Amino acid sequence: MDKENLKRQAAARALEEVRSGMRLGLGTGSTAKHFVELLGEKVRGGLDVIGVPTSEVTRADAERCGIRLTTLDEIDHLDLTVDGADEVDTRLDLIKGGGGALLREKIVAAASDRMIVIADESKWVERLGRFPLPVEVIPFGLAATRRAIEKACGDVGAAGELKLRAGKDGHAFVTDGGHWIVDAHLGQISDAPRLAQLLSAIPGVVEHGLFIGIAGTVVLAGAEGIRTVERA
Ligand SMILES: O=C(CO)[C@H](O)[C@H](O)COP(=O)(O)O
Repeated sequence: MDKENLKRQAAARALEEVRSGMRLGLGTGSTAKHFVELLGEKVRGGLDVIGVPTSEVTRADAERCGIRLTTLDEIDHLDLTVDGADEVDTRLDLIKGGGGALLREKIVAAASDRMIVIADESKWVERLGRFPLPVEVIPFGLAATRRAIEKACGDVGAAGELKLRAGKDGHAFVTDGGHWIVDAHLGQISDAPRLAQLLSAIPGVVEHGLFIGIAGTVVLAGAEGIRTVERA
């Protein structure tokens, strides 16, 4: 079965957790897009939900699918967020931000009672870090921020190349929040919670793609079927 099919299966399983009246966080990326499309079908069939999108891309997808949208200024919390991930480890910690939406994704997930991650099995890893860790930064003082990121990574024994993410036009990729992204190619991160703390303490860092202790459930679709892993 191809990967898109697996992603859609994971999305369909997460949809089973959605009830009428729920306020939902809507993730970003190709897997989350399957969820938005399937949710749209249910909404057109009468399901009453309202969503907060985690990116402008997802906002456009959700609007096209007829899903009612709101903001975190209008409601105080969300019942459930469903989103993809770039890597998930055995503690259900994540690397996110491959699509550049990590800041809004983390704000929305943190405002939710529950986060379900949907992914194909290739995202499941023993240890985070093979996928380059996205770090969203303020353009001002970039060189100083890079040095601080380098030091933080080194302090947890996870040194590697830092690359400013480029957009399709060859210039720096700009996030929905108007920031840039530095991708840290670390190979492996032995202490992700500690690295998350160190990165959060750097003034030029807006947010990073380590989601520690946030996901409650992971739905993984693979050739053998679907498995659901709950946080211990
Ligand atoms: O964090 C993300 C976007 O910022 C995505 O959830 C992550 O990149 C996974 O995307 P995909 O489902 O396309 O593999």
